[in-house]
Amino acid sequence: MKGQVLCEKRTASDGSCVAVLTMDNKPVNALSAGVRVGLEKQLQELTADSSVKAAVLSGGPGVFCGGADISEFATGVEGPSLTDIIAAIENSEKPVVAAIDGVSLGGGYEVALGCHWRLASSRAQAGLPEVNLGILPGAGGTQRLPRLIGAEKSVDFICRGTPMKAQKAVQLGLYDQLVDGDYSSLLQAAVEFAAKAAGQDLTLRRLGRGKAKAAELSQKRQEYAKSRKGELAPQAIISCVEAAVAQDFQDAMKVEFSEFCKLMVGPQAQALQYMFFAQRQCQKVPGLDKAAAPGTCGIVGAGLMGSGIAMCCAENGIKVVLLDIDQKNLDRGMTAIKKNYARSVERKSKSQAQVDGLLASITPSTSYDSLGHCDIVVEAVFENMDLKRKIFAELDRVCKPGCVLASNTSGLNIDSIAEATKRPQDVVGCHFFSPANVMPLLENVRGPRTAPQVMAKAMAFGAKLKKVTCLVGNCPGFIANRVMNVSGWTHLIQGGLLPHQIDAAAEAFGMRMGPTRMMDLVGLDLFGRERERKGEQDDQNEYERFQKLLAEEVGPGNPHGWEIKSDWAKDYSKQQFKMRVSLRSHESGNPNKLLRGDGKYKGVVPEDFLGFLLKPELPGMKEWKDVETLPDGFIKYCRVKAPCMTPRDHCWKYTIDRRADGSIFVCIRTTTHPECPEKPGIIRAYYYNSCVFKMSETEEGVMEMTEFIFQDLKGGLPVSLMNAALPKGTLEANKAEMKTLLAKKKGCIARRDPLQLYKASRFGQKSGKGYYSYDASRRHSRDPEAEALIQQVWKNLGVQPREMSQEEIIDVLYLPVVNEGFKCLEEGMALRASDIDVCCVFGYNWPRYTGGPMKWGFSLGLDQVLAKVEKMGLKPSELLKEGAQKKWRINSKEFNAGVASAWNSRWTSKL
Ligand SMILES: C/C=C/C(=O)SCCNC(=O)CCNC(=O)[C@H](O)C(C)(C)COP(=O)(O)OP(=O)(O)OC[C@H]1O[C@@H](n2cnc3c(N)ncnc32)[C@H](O)[C@@H]1OP(=O)(O)O
Repeated sequence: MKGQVLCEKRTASDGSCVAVLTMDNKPVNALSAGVRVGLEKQLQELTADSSVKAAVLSGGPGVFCGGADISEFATGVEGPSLTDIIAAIENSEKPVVAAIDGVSLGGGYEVALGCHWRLASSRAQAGLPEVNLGILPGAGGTQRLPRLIGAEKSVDFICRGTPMKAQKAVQLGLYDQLVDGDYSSLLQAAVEFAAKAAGQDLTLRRLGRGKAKAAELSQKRQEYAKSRKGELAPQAIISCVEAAVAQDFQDAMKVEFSEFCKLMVGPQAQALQYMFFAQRQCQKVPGLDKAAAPGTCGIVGAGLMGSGIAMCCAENGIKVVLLDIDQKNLDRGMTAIKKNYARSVERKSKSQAQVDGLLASITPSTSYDSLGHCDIVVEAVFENMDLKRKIFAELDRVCKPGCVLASNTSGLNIDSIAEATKRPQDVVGCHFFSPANVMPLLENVRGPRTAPQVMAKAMAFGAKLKKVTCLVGNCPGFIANRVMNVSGWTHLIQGGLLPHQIDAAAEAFGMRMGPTRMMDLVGLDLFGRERERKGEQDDQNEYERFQKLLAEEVGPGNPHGWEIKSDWAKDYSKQQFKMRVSLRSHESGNPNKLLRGDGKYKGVVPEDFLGFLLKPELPGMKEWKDVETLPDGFIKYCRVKAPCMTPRDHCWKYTIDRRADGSIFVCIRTTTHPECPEKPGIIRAYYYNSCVFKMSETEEGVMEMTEFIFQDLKGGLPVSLMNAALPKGTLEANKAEMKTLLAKKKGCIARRDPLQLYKASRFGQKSGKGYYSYDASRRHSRDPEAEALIQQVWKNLGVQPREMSQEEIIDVLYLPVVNEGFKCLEEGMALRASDIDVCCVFGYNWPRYTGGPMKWGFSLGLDQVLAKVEKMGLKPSELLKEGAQKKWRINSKEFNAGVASAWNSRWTSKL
């Protein structure tokens, strides 16, 4: 049995004997069975031993008691009940004085409420945080407190669940007296106090009697229904406090017991208790040694992020050098910090002296050389790889050996950044969430070459900053952004739902803000500009990639090489394009000799092409194999027999990349089987085509082909596109059906709706209008103009407005997130399912009482999740499939072993 209670007899100055009972259960003296048994036994001895006049109850130096043992909740609580023990303390004829040094929380503070007096050191804290675990103070806390400080104040104290420091706690009446000095002074004072109290009538010191003073709490119900939306515990707490006002202690205790039991077995309590341990576990990384936290941090970039990180460091005792090579930016950053702190002084959350100290610990600088003594440097400039690489090259030059070089990128490849230095092992990602001084999450990103001791230092950095720190792998978006980005809100908006319908469902689910309100807050201009920028960058990358491919395969060194020249013309008014491909052989010795006639293609765009990609049942195509679809139902990969211009079997492979600007690139590789069944031995050419289409959407919502790169390599004919393969008229016949199909699917690809709003200068809250319009106090309301823009998109897509149930909307929004979480696990990008939950809860305000997306997914049942994910046309994660088949639970050994092994195979081998 964990824990015990020690007893030591002390003699007070008046000569009387006082028993000092000390709860002993490291690290927080949780009230495990051993402690409860010990308390019960010591109380019996106290009654029996006539030489002892009084008792002091303590938890030793530094911590009084962290409350009931939460780990017992899942396995079932055995041994004497806490309620009975507290009653025994309260009913003792000999005075019991609590001597509180450090925290007295939950059951720990309830024990103190059972004592006749509560003495506290200045380090003490009182709290009833059970609400954060989805339960209530069920050992008489909801009853004794209202009888001590009144019903209204009790509701606030218990429903907020925030611990209160000693001085304030004394003012509120939570503690009777503050004792200056350390633990031994406190203990000495408590012993003297108890000795003096011996023999007094204790009736009035017993809180477990009578009723609490009358109070009206209906207002409080509304208040907490709003501030702790969706949570069951606050309302149950108010019911208990109402009972404290209306009923005698014993009857009201029955109400408390009943409410406690209802909450305890419910899903919210289970999820919140899971979260309690998940939050602590994510900071532990097997195989990493403990490291000292940095004492000095350099920050490169004095923008919003950089100044936020600087404040966060300063407030946690880390000295800062804030660097920006642009003096104006630096001044702006320092001004922002000063303004922020001035507001803290106004709000009295910090004193002027504290603020002066914090500002003194931040040194502004414009010179890289000032970073030479830093233990860690966090680069926090905007997301531009070239710029980041330049900065890291500079850091490599100026930073001392062993300095951790961290990038606050929110998604760029840490490895590419590390390559800019001669010490890639020292490079790590420290992904803060904005605003960095407020948001509790830090994702520490491990690059493929980051050394374990550097990771350990980054983890210690997070702990020192009091961030919930999670180690994650190096993949686009890392964990929180990666999984949340696949949420299907754009699918909904382009599928006939208005923003307020989507947000209402998300907020009822527990999200603090629905996705479109969130977009308005973040700023649609950021999103739009990024799209434009990324679109250009992607074009360039794609162009270079295919130029390279061409050069490798078609270049003069290649004996089968063809030089390809293609040009094309488009006439969108007729929805037609023409293409001409010329192949010139280097083999012939005359590069200008046209080896084959120009291939010509005249096709209808885009429905026929996209229709093919959408619709495996298209006539003429047969034996679809290995079909892999994109989330929106487009084919990502397939093999298909196509009765093309020759009777050969063609094996067509498609790779479709969806790009940030909303366009898609389609790469087709066609091989003709050498073992052609129809004409064995005659045509043995093995040819290979690759076509790259850049599809984008016109203003009118029509997909248009804006670029076409054609390759016909290693012989063979210019490929004929699919409509050449179809019986005449087939496409026409299919067009209507395809249009409907496209209307359904196309919006998913284009994701253009935010762009529409951006183009209409609706940037979100900052411009007073986005998906909603905003008043001067930033309150949102539906906006006919925004809705008209969205309705125009529906019209273009042929979509009708629709109604969906809350459950259906939530499925589309968040089941993709669960699926992506499983993908992170199978790729070894997250160490545990619960780490993903922690990232979403602390990085995205995912409702804590669902336990995060993974816990939520498991609670729905993985078979259900899988079925719905497949129905949505998403490619399910292999791990999810396995889990659904084997009926894993979140704590299944096999599941956790699989996840650990995926992590180890990715990381251990590279240590
Ligand atoms: C009817 C009555 C119901 C109740 O009483 S429910 C319980 C109510 N109490 C609470 O909710 C308090 C929860 N605990 C805390 O808030 C914090 O903890 C403390 C403020 C007490 C200490 O904080 P810090 O010093 O930062 O340490 P740490 O990392 O949070 O905890 C150290 C280790 O102690 C375990 N732990 C803490 N409280 C409890 C508890 N109440 N029951 C069981 N374990 C507990 C943690 O998990 C962790 O363990 P590891 O080192 O293995 O990660």
